[in-house]
Amino acid sequence: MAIALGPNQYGKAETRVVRIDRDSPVHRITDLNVSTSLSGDLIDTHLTGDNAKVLPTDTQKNTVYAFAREGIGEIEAFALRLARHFVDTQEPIHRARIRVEQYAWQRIGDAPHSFARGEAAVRTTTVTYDGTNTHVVSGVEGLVVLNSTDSEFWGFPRDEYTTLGETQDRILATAVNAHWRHGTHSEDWGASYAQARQALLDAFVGTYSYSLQQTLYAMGQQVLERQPTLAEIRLSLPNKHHFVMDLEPFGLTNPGEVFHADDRPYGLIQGTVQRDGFPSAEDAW
Ligand SMILES: O=c1[nH]c(=O)c2[nH]c(=O)[nH]c2[nH]1
Repeated sequence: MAIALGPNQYGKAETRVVRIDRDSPVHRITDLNVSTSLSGDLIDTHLTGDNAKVLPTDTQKNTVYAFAREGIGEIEAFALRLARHFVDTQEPIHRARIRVEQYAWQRIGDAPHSFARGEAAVRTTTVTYDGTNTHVVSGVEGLVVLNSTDSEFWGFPRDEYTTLGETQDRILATAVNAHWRHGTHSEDWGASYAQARQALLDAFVGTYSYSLQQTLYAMGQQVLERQPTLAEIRLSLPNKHHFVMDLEPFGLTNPGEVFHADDRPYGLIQGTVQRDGFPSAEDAW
């Protein structure tokens, strides 16, 4: 039976780069975690250890810092520059995938150069370029939201292992992980991100929910409806269960006021919402 090298890629994971824009006394901060991943004609290094075609991961890391020196801007634009650089300057490299996470900082009041870490949610992008095709995926991870009512869950099948009670009023909480694929490669990336994030939140607020699955679809639909240039969105929603505590042993009632927030196990609800007419692009992810 023949044995052969299968799909492979390599790069520098999690290069942490912080840039301060200090062209005015009011500084701006960009805080990123950048991962590069290259693939192409790399059989020699795997089979014989000949590294003639292997741009070192150390060089890839240095490139991230050197490009940051020229300015970062929106993470999608930064990732596009990096992806094009690696493929267009290294003949053996046929595809680059650049993933960027951006951590939020907020100015403290009007202070010109003082910042506090912002919301825990992380803005992300994954850009893939193969010399011809470009894919841009933007996203948000860890956007924690909670509705304290307007959520029910009932009507599900029961078998000999089912103990879950039906409920007409529960807490619905999740950490939104959502990634959406752009149909174009030049957008106002910042405005697009803000609009998508707001659409996710508006749909979460505005949906009277009979299941987290229903809320997932509503969120995806809202994002695509507001931005016609988006092709699809993939959502992964952990169901952050909140169980009503039984206070009867203490002679107390509990009309949906005191909950136990359970961290595991958790339901994990995942799904894609897509727009007809855009070709699918598994490479983008
Ligand atoms: O919104 C929900 N969807 C489920 O599929 C599910 N399963 C479960 O036990 N609780 C819930 N809640």
